[in-house]
This record gives sequence, C-alpha cells and structure tokens, in this order.
Amino acid sequence: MVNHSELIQNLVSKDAAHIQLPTSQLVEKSLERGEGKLTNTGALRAETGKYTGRSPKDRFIVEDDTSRDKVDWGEVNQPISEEVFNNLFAKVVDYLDKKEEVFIFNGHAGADEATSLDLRVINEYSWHNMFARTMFIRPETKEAALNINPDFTIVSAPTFKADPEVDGTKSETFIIVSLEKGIILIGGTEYAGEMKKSIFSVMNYLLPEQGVMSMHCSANVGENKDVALFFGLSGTGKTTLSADAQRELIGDDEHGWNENGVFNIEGGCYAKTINLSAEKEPEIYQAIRFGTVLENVAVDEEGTPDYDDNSLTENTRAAYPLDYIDNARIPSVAGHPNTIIFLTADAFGVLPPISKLTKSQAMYHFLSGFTSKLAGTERGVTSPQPVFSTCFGSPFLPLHATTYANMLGDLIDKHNVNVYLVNTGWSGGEYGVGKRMDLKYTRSMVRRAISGELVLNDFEEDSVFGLSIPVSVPGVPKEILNPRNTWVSEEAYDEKAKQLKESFIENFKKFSKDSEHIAQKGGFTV
Ligand SMILES: Nc1ncnc2c1ncn2[C@@H]1O[C@H](COP(=O)(O)OP(=O)(O)O)[C@@H](O)[C@H]1O
Ligand SMILES: C=C(OP(=O)(O)O)C(=O)O
Ligand SMILES: [Mn+2]
Repeated sequence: MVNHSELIQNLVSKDAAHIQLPTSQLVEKSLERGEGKLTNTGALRAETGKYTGRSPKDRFIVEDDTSRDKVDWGEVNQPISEEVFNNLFAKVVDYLDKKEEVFIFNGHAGADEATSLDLRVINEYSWHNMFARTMFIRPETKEAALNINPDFTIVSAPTFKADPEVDGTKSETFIIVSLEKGIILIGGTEYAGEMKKSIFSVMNYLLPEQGVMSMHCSANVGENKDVALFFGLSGTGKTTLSADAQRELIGDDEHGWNENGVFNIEGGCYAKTINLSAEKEPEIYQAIRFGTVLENVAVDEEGTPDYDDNSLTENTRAAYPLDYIDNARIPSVAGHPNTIIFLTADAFGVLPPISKLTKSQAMYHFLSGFTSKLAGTERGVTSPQPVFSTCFGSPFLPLHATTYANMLGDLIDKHNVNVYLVNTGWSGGEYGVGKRMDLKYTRSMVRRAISGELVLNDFEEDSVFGLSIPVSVPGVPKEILNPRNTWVSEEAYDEKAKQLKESFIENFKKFSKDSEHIAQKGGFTV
C-alpha cells in the first residue's frame, strides 16, 4: 500500500527542501545549478530539451471510483490504472528524495475565493518552481503560504524517465492526474506548460460540479466595465488580443464564470514570443524583465533574446506575473461578459475575419471548435493542422463537451451576450498560398465588436456557412471582410469552403441526436 500523503510529507520535510523561495532566490538557484541563463532583459532563460510543447499522448487520468463514471474517456482523457499510478508515484518520490534539493511552492488556482483550489508544487528544478510561482496565484505572505493544506499537489521530476515496459506508460514521459488523490505526477518532460495545463484540467473537472463554468479563454474589461472573453486553442491569439492598453487584463488563458461574473484561474501569463516585437505587442514585450521566465528563446552571447529565432521551436514562451502587464486587474475578478469572441486560426483561409453569430450558431461553433493546431504547442505539430477541438480547448476538458456547452448557452442567454467568430488564421488562400491575417486588422475588428459598434452594422450573409459578415469595419480594408474576395479564384474558394463545410458536418456527427437541433439552427443539416 502506498501512503501518498506520508510520502509527500517526507519530501516536504526533507532538509534540502526549499519552501516558498522568493523569485530572486529562485533565479539565483537556477543560475547556480546551471539550469538557465540571465538575459540582458533581466528575464531568466531556460531550455527544455527535446520536449518543447505539451505531450498529449502521454497524459492520463487515473481510472478509479472517483473518476470512472464522470470522465469522458477517450483519446484526450486516457485512463491509467491505480496500480500503475501508485508504483510510479512511489518511484518518483523516491527519486526526488535522493536529490540534493527540491523546490516547493504553495499557492492557489482560482481568484474566486469560494471555489479556489489550494495547491502545492514540488519541483526538481528551481526554474520550474519559479514558473509555478509566476503562473499560479501567490499567497500574500509566506506565512499564509506555509499554512496551506493543499487540495492538489503537483510532483514534477523531469529527469526521471519511465520505462514503458515496466511502468505501464506509453513512453518515458508521463503526465498523470489522480482526481481522487489530488496528485499530478509529471516526469520525462521539461516543458513547463504541462504544470499549468494540468491544474487547468483539474479546474475543468471541479468547477462545473460547483455550478461554475470553466473556460479556455482570455478576458479583459474596459472603462465601462464591459467584459470580453476570447476563446481559442493555442496560438489563436488569446494572450495577444487580450493585452490591450485601453483595457484592464483579467487573464490570458483560463477563467471561470460564476453568478457574480468572471475570474481568472491563474496568477500569471504564458505568452508566445515567436516574432514578438515592441511595436506589435508592446504590453507583452515590456513584461519580459526580471521575474519573467523565457522558455526556449534563442539568446546571443551578450544575453539579448532573438524572438525571431525558431531554431529550438516555434513555441517559444515567456511566463510573467499578471502585474507585469501595466493595466492588469488584481484580484482578477470582473462582472458578466457582454462580448464573447471565438478565435479560430483557419488554415484553409475560408472563414471570414469576423462574423456575428446567432445564439445557435454560437453553440454550434463552440461544440465544433474548429481551428488549427499551430506549430509547436504539441509534440510533432510543425505546420498548421486543421482540427475540431470542442469548446476550443478539448485537450483540457475531463467532462463531456456538452456539459460545458450547456452551461455557456445558459449564460449567453441570461446575460444577453454578443458572440463573434474571428479568424486570426489565413486570408487570400489557404496556408502556403495566402497569409496570416494582419494583427492590426484583427485588433481593429475586435475593438469594434467589443465597443458594441458592430452590432449596429449592416451585415451580408455568407453563402456557405450562413455567417453574418459586417460590410464595413473602420480601419479595415473592405475587400478582406469577405474571404471569397481575397482569393485569386472564386471557384477555388468555393471548392475549399465546400470541403470545410463537409468536415464540419462530419465532425458534428460525434454529438448525440440531442445536439442535432443545434446543427440545424447553426445553418447546417446533419
Ligand atoms: N491576426 C492575428 N491575431 C492574433 N494573433 C496573431 C495574428 N497574426 C499573427 N499572430 C500571432 O499569433 C500568435 C498568437 O499567440 P497567442 O496570443 O499567444 O495565442 P494563445 O494565447 O491563444 O495561445 C502571436 O505570436 C501573435 O503575434
Ligand atoms: C500553453 C498552452 O496553451 P496556450 O497557447 O493556449 O497558452 C498549451 O497548450 O500548452
Ligand atoms: Mn496564451
């Protein structure tokens, strides 16, 4: 019998356990241990070796009495036995116990106190602990942190490699969530994003049970208290578009929505830095300083980061505390959203750059979750791959998609929310022919949607998907609004659009008969 809490307690009380080190000491430790390098921005820079993105094929949920009847098992939520988990857990803890040092952070996930999760992160690496300290919510004092009795504990040992034959994993890498024990076990990968996304998955399991909607979205709020949400799979623009000098940032990736409004789950942001520039993304650029962790960013001998260099990965990242964005709202809590934006990076170049959705179209597109997996965030993805990622976040959803969709539908109704579909992907042809939508145009469109001006607009209906396309948006060339006009050949556009529509229909078949009415109202027949 493995006594999990006793084993964790042994690690925590070990002499060489560094508990709740402040950022400066974590930076010092990381440098002293040779884990990273200080850049001339002040940010700490680390490399993650061969895993520069998430490893979804190595992610499991323990199948036990708690999870068995609740989790939507399948390719995303792969079951693993209690026995495999227990054996591996004991091995990993023993492995860490033999290390000279371990790093421990206590904190929270969820800015709403009623549903906040108390957590502890035990790391082999100092820079990982700095990442955890940056990305989760930091308790106000060290004393408060030490008093935390965690609901969930992450145990991360990147240099521990599993032997699939012996350990029952699929490879040397594993991310295993035990909902019953409140433990997340990570080994074989140094990609720091696994930690934050595993806690997000846990919140996506726990919040709906408490009647709270959980969402893979960014959020910001304007002077008039108008809240906007941006849903989207990785790389579609959640972080970029939510950082806006004219609006307060609530958070860039994970939120809950309860009877009072929305709240951030995290205490930091995790921005993509590929091709980052001060001109295009000033808020993010200036957030890269002491206290920020740069992951897989190329740095020259003088310590200057080169954000255009993708030699290690497309998925280069910066993790910084929320308050490094000037106008961040902390505690990150706000009222009910007025506008919801679904971000899609359409690699076919077929969907309009912005369209207004009816309530049922919104439900249809939320369940479909059409977008592309962009290069880098998941292992093995090197060019945009069209994908249907239900709720724009299927890798992180333990429950059935309709649980989240029903909750969102009720909230949209209740709060009379305007919903837009925004294509931040390709225009003028598919990937390889056309080019990615210009960020400044996307920003203009999004601003007009949020300000409410677009609702008053004239719309034309697109013939393929029945989407309402505004006929004009100030600051945006008219000819790009209807994608059909941007292709060299209209016939080629029609052909591609037809193909995309068919894949929408095919994909929607996975939902039950109950969802058919959504498809029909969404402008499709199943
Ligand atoms: N039209 C556009 N809209 C949004 N982002 C764009 C656009 N064109 C290029 N990008 C780039 O795409 C990336 C979006 O990444 P990010 O905002 O981090 O996505 P997410 O937070 O959804 O994972 C950024 O590197 C951004 O500069
Ligand atoms: C960190 C990730 O997501 P995002 O790009 O949405 O922040 C991820 O998917 O690993
Ligand atoms: Mn992001």
